[in-house]
Amino acid sequence: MELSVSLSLSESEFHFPQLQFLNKAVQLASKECYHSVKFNSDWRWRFRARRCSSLNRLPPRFACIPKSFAKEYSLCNCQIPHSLRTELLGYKRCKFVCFTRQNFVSTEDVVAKKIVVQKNSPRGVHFRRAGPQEKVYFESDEVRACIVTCGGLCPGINTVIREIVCGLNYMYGVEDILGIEGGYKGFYSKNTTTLTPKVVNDIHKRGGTFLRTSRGGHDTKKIVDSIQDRGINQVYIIGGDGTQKGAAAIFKEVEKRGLKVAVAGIPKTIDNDIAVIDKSFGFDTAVEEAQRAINAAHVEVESVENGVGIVKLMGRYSGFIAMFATLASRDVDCCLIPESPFYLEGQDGLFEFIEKRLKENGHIVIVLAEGAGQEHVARIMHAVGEKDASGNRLLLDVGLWLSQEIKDHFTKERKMAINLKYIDPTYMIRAIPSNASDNIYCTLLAHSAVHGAMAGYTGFTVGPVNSRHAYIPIARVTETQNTVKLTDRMWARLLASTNQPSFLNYNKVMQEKAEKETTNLIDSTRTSV
Ligand SMILES: Nc1ncnc2c1ncn2[C@@H]1O[C@H](COP(=O)(O)OP(=O)(O)OP(=O)(O)O)[C@@H](O)[C@H]1O
Ligand SMILES: O=P(O)(O)OC[C@H]1O[C@](O)(CO)[C@@H](O)[C@@H]1O
Ligand SMILES: [Mg+2]
Repeated sequence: MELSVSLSLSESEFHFPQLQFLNKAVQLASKECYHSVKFNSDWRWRFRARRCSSLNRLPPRFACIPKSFAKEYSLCNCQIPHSLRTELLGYKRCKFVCFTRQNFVSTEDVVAKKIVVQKNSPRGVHFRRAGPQEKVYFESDEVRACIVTCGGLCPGINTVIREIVCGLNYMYGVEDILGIEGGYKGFYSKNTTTLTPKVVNDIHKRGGTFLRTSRGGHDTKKIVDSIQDRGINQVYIIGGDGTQKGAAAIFKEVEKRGLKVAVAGIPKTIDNDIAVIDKSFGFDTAVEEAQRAINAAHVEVESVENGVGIVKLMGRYSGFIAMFATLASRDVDCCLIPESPFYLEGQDGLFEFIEKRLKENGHIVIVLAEGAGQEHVARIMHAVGEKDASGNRLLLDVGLWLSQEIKDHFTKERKMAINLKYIDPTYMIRAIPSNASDNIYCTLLAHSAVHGAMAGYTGFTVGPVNSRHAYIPIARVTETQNTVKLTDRMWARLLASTNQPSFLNYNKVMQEKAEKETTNLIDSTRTSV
């Protein structure tokens, strides 16, 4: 006869002497004449006692199941976050950790999501602070880690890869690290590559991703099968919003199968559109590199008569690169982003502004985020809304469209000769290695991820929240997307810096335009009849 003991201790119960509970179970078993005691499979981590010799007599059929314990919590209800750490390897016993006791973050440390609060407002959401912890979950020789990079390129990916590999090896003595090639689909369609500090030593000097990347091909079951088959227990996933959604799905499946696998996301996107975190890596580099294109445009247009320079920058749904590049440059007269719809004709329209600047200065530079004005381009191109392999909407070239519209307007309607230069440096900005500040930032992200996984956290994304690195539940960063808020002070600063129109009459102007077009259409139909 077997006694089934289901352990469902809460975090606070961990503080009770664990053996007491075990003893009780064994006593009960003998009293009730059970032959053996069967514990549920995750007893080991629940008891944080994997190394406890007195437990050795228990049946060795267990699976350590990490659960999501990177859950955010509000200090208001004072919940202690769930913790998966079982191992009581003190920092002294972990000879690879190069930190002193003072460097460790306390498990009680939290980072506030919101730091500007009113006197009586609630304390809000807090995240666990990232960093090295005194107690680790994994032992060096039991770790089999893997790294994958997905989505578009971004400066700094190679630095993150390098620092995960070196961080795991130098700080924790982990030697078994695999590279998954070609994004998510690489899990099930390609062989892995072995990553060592030597192999990745120089990769941060190159743009792109050493592991290569792809869009589409996320098959959760196949990916987790591959994780399971290969015996991987730490998965580092570098990618943007889509990738993080994929990571959340992997984490869910890993949890469902009860695998002892830590899933760590490192947010990557040049667009800086990932929610919660202060900014994404590579963004600084992109803004800096954009200055070169803007400068080139400025030099070109100020050297000719009526020079109009258009620089297109990346930013599918959010205009952060365009906004920050404009604010940094001072040579930009007008910045157009997806969040702020613009119009060309009429009062306070773009044409009027261009003409004014040409009269005042003899030239104008316009910075355009690729996602801006898509509705205008779609209208004339009768676009069918094509998508890429990941399901992202494929953008129409707003830069070419705008260039043509400006040329037509000034030469045909205003009879004004203009000299237009269109510069599209989008991929050049994305394909370069990261600058000094991004390199440091990438290192911190990689180290935070390594510390988190080694400490036994899972289902988290790392990133700075109000300048402090934190472990954020993946779902938190995927539920919304970061966009430029037109009501934020940064956009107001930009308007103050460029003195461009704010296009606040957009709706009214577009409605009038539509009405006019309908009337013209009716008139032309009548005439032709
Ligand atoms: N909702 C989702 N669920 C699971 N996987 C997803 C989801 N969305 C995207 N993915 C997968 O994530 C990977 C990357 O997605 P995507 O191409 O959208 O790039 P991204 O990570 O958003 O990066 P970026 O937009 O910065 O280039 C792809 O392999 C895609 O299949
Ligand atoms: O041409 P690709 O590689 O699909 O990437 C283009 C997209 O990727 C991004 O850079 C995001 O990574 C967007 O700004 C851009 O629209
Ligand atoms: Mg994306």
